[in-house]
Amino acid sequence: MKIGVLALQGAVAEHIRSIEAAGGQGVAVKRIEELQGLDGLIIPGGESTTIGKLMRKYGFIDAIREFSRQGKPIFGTCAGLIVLADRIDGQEDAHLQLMDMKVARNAFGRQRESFETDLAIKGIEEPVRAVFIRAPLIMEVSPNVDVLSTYNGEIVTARQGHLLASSYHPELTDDYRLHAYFLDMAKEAAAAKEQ
Ligand SMILES: NC(=O)CC[C@H](N)C(=O)O
Repeated sequence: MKIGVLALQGAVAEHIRSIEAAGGQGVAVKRIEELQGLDGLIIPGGESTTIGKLMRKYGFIDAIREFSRQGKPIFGTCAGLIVLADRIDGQEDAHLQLMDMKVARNAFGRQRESFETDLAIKGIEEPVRAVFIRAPLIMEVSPNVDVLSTYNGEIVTARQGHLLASSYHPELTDDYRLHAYFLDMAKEAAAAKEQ
């Protein structure tokens, strides 16, 4: 499976490393033409306002919406989760608006700006190591969104069909199982296309 990592800003190399460790091929995506031939796309963490601006500037909003319409999996981590959301708390404009959920930015408070924890995730056997950095959380989801994990009662991992989102950075640890989970989503989507 060939997985692109949107390389406008943020943690790109780490995602490529994790995808390769999980048995896929990872490539950096800087131009919309590079979405061609991908089996899935990761939108990394960073700063969502900056990523959103650059996406608009380089035509990625329409291009990624089209990618999603084709049923190709997309995984947003941290700022990438914010970029996928339909609504952002306290902000007029959201970005891709692909996932039916409302998110809050920088939701874990100043004193807990960053922390690590082991998270139980639906569909993955043992808890997964997760790094939270000025992380967002998911405040509300529509019934078509599946909650895969919570932290202190707050939703931090969610899936809506071919779309996956995490509040935290799975790429900053040596635990590749969430990337392996995403690769499985890409394999399923590719197999469904062939039928
Ligand atoms: N680590 C991250 O991706 C932080 C996200 C950032 N706080 C934002 O709102 O965009």
